[in-house]
Amino acid sequence: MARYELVKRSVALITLTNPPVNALSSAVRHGIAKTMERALSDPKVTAVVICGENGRFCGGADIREFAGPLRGPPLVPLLDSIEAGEKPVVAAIEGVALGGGLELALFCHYRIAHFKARLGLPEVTLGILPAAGGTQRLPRLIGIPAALELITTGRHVSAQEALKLGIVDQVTEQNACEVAVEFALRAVAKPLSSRRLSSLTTPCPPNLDALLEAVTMQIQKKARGVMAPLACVQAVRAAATMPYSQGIKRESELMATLFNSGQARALQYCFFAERTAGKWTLPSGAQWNDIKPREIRSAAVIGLGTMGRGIAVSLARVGIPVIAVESDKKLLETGRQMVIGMLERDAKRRGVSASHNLLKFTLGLQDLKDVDLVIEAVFEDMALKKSVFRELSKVCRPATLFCTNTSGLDVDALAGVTDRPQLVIGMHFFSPAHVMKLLEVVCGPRSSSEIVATAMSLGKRMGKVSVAVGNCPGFVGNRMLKPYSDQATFLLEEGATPEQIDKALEDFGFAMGVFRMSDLAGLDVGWRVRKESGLTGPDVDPKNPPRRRQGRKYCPIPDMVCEQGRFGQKTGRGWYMYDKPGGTKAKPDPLIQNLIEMYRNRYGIQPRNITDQEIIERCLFALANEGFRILEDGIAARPEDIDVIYLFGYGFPRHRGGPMFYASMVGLQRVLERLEHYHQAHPDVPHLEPSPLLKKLVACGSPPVQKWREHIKTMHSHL
Ligand SMILES: C/C=C(\C)C(=O)SCCNC(=O)CCNC(=O)[C@H](O)C(C)(C)COP(=O)(O)OP(=O)(O)OC[C@H]1O[C@@H](n2cnc3c(N)ncnc32)[C@H](O)[C@@H]1OP(=O)(O)O
Repeated sequence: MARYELVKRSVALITLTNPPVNALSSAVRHGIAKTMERALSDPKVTAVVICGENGRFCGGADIREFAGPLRGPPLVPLLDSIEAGEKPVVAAIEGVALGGGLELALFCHYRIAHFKARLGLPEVTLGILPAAGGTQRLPRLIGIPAALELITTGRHVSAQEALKLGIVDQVTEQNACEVAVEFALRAVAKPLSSRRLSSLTTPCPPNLDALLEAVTMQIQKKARGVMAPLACVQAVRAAATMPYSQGIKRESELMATLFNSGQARALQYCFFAERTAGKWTLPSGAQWNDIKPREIRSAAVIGLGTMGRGIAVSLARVGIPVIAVESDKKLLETGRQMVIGMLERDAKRRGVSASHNLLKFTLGLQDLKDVDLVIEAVFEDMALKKSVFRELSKVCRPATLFCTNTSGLDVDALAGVTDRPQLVIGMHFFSPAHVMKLLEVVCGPRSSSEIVATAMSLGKRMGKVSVAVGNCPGFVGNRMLKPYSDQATFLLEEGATPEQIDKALEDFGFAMGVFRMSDLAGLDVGWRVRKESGLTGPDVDPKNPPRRRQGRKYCPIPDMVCEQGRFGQKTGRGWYMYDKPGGTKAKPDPLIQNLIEMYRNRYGIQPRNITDQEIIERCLFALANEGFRILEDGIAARPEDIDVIYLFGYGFPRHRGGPMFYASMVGLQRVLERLEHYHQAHPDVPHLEPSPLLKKLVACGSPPVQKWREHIKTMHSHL
């Protein structure tokens, strides 16, 4: 796990060998201890270089080991011996030096980085802090303000920025190990005392308290309820106010409070869930690592509305030539200007030049005859989409792949009107499509494994977190949203206000509560869907009892809001009022309060006091309950996939892990009991009836979320 070689007759070269990222597992820590001891005790050795195999220095502590008891040598005493030695030790950083990897380098006396390397202390993103001395050593090296920013955000820096900040001593375009060996030889005669960070005093700004206070407030505003960044601030304060040995103690006390917290478990779960989601499997046995995706050399986007524009930008900025199609000249020109503007702003932000030459704009579908892949992004209307696909079947070559950007329509019904149903798939982008990271890849029953592989790989190329899901109304994300938002509106009827419900959800950690989110998305979209499904509008049978539709409870308040022309932020009025159409600052609106009160009076509903606990339980347990149904229906393959969809597409707080992980943290038994309780009180709300899978998991002793799959594998899969 650490290889030892003698090079240039007097330099010990220690190579960490733990692919893929040379994480500091117990075996690697053993390896470092053994090889360092050998290097320090061998009189032939005058200097040491530490590097990582396969061009990657080190990705930090082995996160998988966090779940079990500590085995092998603890990191800090091991690293202390590197710094204390009398022989210069140089870190040769290629690829990444992250977390414990950078901390290892900070115990070395010198650091050489390859120009493509990235460095950082991302522990905060895992709900912990850099507890291998990072919070005490980085401030001593680069000062409090810069260290505070890196430690509290977990941001990675380039080698060039690391040089400017003073984290590394040299950046090279050559082989970093070879450069480090030469550097080490030159360092042999030089004194080491000033290179031992533990012996330095932290350079302290005069306004320390004000700075720490400002950063704390910023964190509290941006990451409400998240513990780790606040603990990082306290640890950095210790670096400024305590001697090194006491600071290290403080660092480790703070780490102890974080390490076993639910937040750390949730954030570490998210790290692995994100990676698990990319590893799709189909019922046929086809899976991510054995199906070759097609190479996409050209693409087309049909429809230059909000979604189409974002998709065109996402494709062009990763170098894919795009033909963009609109149905009339005016729309085409508006779309063209918007796409080019977006591309330019995006390129400016990333410091690269905009790729205009990759874009062509046309009115005619016949221009698409040779493209490798088409993404249809016209209005969410089945008849319109079908007519586009019929046309495409006539003009495109037989091998062209067809994708539909839909948020919930039947992908298989669209495939059915084409001449190539096996080459049709759904790509559900989230708005704005060039910003939002989530992509639901919707596999129809006839979608071939090749098109699944291609859509997943294209998503990755566009920088998306792609999740393969099955085909059902709303797929995963929007299907689960319904029970969640239904509960919110039922709570309105029963006595809550939109702002009370939103506040409870925002205190839980959502970026936006359900009503503020609906105002942002536009209330008319859901209204149209409800009209089309016969839930509201002129097609509703007048004999239908009020507040009941299709045999279950129905709350018409959202329809009443829309009937007043209140469609959310875009009209300046929705569940809240805004200062102008397009405004974003939501204020409670007395008209909405009146509307709800009149409604309650009309139906004789006595409002009651509703607690935040009830809001959270009803909204989130109903959400997770639908997640269990989705798993048993085979629409998502794993709970991790559902959680990733909610983290990246719906603003679910990452430190809660996602709806399924949250349910497991609350305890499946408790979730079951609460759902039973609420279902008893509302027997006409089927979404509150505990799903059979939830009951089964509880009966099996509530296994951890990673094991749920073993209990669902016999069921039918739509993937
Ligand atoms: C106290 C705490 C201390 C001292 C710490 O060090 S905590 C750990 C801090 N380090 C990190 O947070 C880095 C985490 N890793 C990454 O950010 C990325 O993996 C990477 C930038 C190092 C590489 O990215 P990429 O090339 O895209 O590869 P993947 O992310 O897909 O990773 C490849 C597989 O390696 C597994 N992995 C990565 N880092 C670790 C780690 N630190 N411990 C254990 N396993 C790690 C990752 O899960 C992938 O494995 P599979 O999921 O594919 O099996």
